[in-house]
This record gives sequence, structure tokens and C-alpha cells, in this order.
Amino acid sequence: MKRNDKLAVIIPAAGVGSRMQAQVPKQYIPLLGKPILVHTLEKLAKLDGVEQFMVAVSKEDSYFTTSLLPDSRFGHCDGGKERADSVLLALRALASSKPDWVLVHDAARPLVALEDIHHLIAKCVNEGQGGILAARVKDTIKCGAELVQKTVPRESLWQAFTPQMFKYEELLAALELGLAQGANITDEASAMELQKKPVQLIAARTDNIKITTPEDLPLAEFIIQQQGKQHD
Ligand SMILES: Nc1ccn([C@@H]2O[C@H](COP(=O)(O)OP(=O)(O)OP(=O)(O)O)[C@@H](O)[C@H]2O)c(=O)n1
Ligand SMILES: C[C@](O)(CO)[C@H](O)COP(=O)(O)O
Repeated sequence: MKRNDKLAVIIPAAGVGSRMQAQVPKQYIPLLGKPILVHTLEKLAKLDGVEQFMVAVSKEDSYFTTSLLPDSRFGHCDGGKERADSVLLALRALASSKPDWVLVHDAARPLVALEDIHHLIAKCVNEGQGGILAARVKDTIKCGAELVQKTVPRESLWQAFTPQMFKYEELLAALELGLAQGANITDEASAMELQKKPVQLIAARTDNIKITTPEDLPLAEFIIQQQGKQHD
């Protein structure tokens, strides 16, 4: 980070995890005995140079308590109907601290490598442009419903992950404009693309999975155990 630049982190955690088909919102499902949300927050708390974290939590969430927050840098705010609404509300909750940059990371992605996040931060600050962690598609991609309509050329296809990092004011404006236009905004980059802003693709580890469906849970526990062995 440039000496005076301020970086804030937003963690969208206001979903219900419908695709997980669980009794609790998926961010509260334990991995190796610790809720997914806590794994993610504790991982992000290790980042260098972050002054403030804002966790977006559903108004209907009866599981959240401030005891889940790692330290006093973490605050929480109400989330919204869709992920983009939650991120916009969290951006507004950060307005008083006037961050220069904001990094948005899904609560449902506890496996992200700190090294990849530090790489993203460095690239964004050095280039003065926003960016996202991503990975080139490894599989053949088909388009269709029940029958294949066509095979999609994949040479330039990437999977978008989080974190996604942008200048605070630019992301705030892009989300407000995109949502006001009724755009389908599934990540911060798509809001920025709508405003013709550049988005860097930063190649990252593919084990930064978004925990979404039941089969992701044992895989995530295995990856956490493997990550633990690498650091031992
Ligand atoms: N209104 C919403 C919806 C999602 N999220 C968050 O955005 C991240 C990625 O979203 P997703 O994986 O889709 O989570 P859910 O919306 O909970 O899952 P589902 O679509 O299966 O209901 C998650 O950390 C989720 O908590 C959010 O903050 N606010
Ligand atoms: C932001 C994201 O994780 C990037 O891949 C993804 O767009 C979230 O989508 P979801 O449908 O809200 O899970």
C-alpha cells in the first residue's frame, strides 16, 4: 500500500445458502469445528495494512454475534436482498472512514491464500487499477440446456473468484449506477465493467472455492488440513 492509502475490507455474509440445503445459513456450518465465517474472518485478519473490516449480515440472521469477530477492526452492518445490495450497504457503512481502496471477499470463500490476496493488493496499488483473483478455465465449456448447443472457445475464459479490489469511490458509484439501472451484478467487477473501468485478472490458486453445495464441505475440510500441513 502507498504510505497514506487506506484499505478497507468488506465481507458479504448476508446470504441464506439455499443451494447448500442446510438447516443454517451456510456461513455458519462448521469446518473442522469452526464456522465457515470464522475461518474466513480469521484468515482476512492476518492481512497486512487493513484498517477496517465490514461484515454484511442479514437482518434475519439469528446466528451472528459480535463474538465471532476476530478483533476491534471488525464491524458489521445490515446486508441486502442480493449480494450486490449487501456490498453497497457495506460500502456506505464505511463512508465515514473514507478508505482509498476496498477489497471485497465472500464469507463463503475461507480457503483463499493470503499470498494471492497480497499479490492482488500489490498489483492494484502499483497499477492504480482494480482487479480480481481468477483462474483460467480448465475444462471444456458447453452452452445449452438439456442438449449441447455449442462448445464455447475457452482460450480467454476465466473463473472469477474473490477478493475483488477497487478504488472505494469508483466501486461505490459503479454499484449505485448499476443497481439503479437494474443490471444483474453478481460480482464487483461486473459493476465496474458496466462503467467501462479496467479490471485486472490476477491468476490465483483454484482451491479458493466458494462453498456452495454439500459436496464442497468435505473438500473444504481436506484443503484446510492440507493448508495446515504446509504451514507446520
Ligand atoms: N443477499 C446476499 C447474498 C449473498 N451474500 C454473500 O455473498 C457470498 C457469495 O454468495 P453465495 O455463494 O451465492 O451465497 P448465498 O447467496 O448464501 O448462496 P445461495 O445462492 O445458494 O443462496 C456469500 O458469502 C453470501 O453470504 C450476501 O452478503 N448477501
Ligand atoms: C462474487 C463471486 O463469488 C465471484 O465468482 C460470485 O459471483 C458470487 O456469485 P453467487 O451467485 O452470489 O454465489
